[in-house]
Amino acid sequence: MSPPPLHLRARAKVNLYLHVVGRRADGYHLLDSLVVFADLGDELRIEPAAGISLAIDGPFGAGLSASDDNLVLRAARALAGALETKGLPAGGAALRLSKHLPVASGIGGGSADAAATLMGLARLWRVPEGAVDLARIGLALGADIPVCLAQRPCFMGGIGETLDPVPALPTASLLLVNPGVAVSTPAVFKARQGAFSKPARWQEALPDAQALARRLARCGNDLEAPAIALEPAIGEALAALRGLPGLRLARMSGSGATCFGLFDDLAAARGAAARLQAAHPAWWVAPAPMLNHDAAR
Ligand SMILES: C[C@@](CO)(OP(=O)(O)O)[C@H](O)COP(=O)(O)OP(=O)(O)OC[C@H]1O[C@@H](n2ccc(N)nc2=O)[C@H](O)[C@@H]1O
Ligand SMILES: Nc1ncnc2c1ncn2[C@@H]1O[C@H](COP(=O)(O)OP(=O)(O)O)[C@@H](O)[C@H]1O
Repeated sequence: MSPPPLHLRARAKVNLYLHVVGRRADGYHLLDSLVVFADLGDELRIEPAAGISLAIDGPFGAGLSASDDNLVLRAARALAGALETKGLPAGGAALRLSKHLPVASGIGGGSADAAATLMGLARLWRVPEGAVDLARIGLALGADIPVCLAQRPCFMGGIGETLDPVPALPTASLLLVNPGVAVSTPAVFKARQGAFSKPARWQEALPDAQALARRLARCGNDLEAPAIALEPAIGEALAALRGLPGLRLARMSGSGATCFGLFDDLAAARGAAARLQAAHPAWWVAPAPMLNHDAAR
């Protein structure tokens, strides 16, 4: 009898701050970022099958094709290839991605999908613990994939491969807002101007959302200004967030265009979401708890 399908959630990644601290010889940028996950995301269903296949549905599914460049298929094939070189068996899998996160939007939906694929297939194919390095396979596909494999708050360094623990974070909620525009990550990095920033990580535990917001106000997202210059709608989303009751902090995530508001709790984020959605019916507006712990557990 074949095993039951696996269901994995590929959660949205949020860069609470993002400093660009240098650039490597190959053009990739060195980052210092606090990454957390929102408790919402894409859904991935994996079933045993003879070959590897992908089907896509969900509210943002139409914006994505199930072709060879899809990160789900690239991750599946990269894992199969890594197993093959070690003489380990890789099976097939029928993958179904329900796309709930806007594509190319600074919340790492594609990276989270790839990470979920690697974790799910390692389980389905019974890959022995430690036989392959999933983070290394992931990093070759995208700088955000190692942190999406970790699924816990991390101070992220290097180009995304260095993950350090974060002192206790408070209970808080996020309101994610995308004004319906996509910006290209390489174009935003290219548009960044000026000196590199210093790392901004801290060592103290933060008791509540207000303390977190105060701490975050001392850093920023170095990609926000270049992204707004490329796509002014991001500035409109930030201005709209800043007018909402209960907001502690508003900022862009990653290379945009998704922005987030930080709130004390889910009720406050939901109340703000209702007002924002009424004022901007075409925007993607999604309230969710901020996971301040390891989501993989
Ligand atoms: C900016 C961040 C912050 O978390 O988030 P997103 O905006 O993608 O969500 C990530 O570093 C993005 O990670 P990811 O989207 O996986 O990037 P990749 O596919 O590896 O790289 C896309 C392109 O972005 C630029 N890039 C990416 C990462 C990095 N540290 N330096 C870079 O300069 C490079 O031009 C690269 O060719
Ligand atoms: N399964 C996938 N989901 C989202 N994007 C994908 C996927 N596969 C490939 N991509 C491509 O990867 C790029 C990055 O997408 P995504 O991770 O959603 O955004 P970001 O890196 O801005 O957070 C997009 O250009 C998109 O076309």
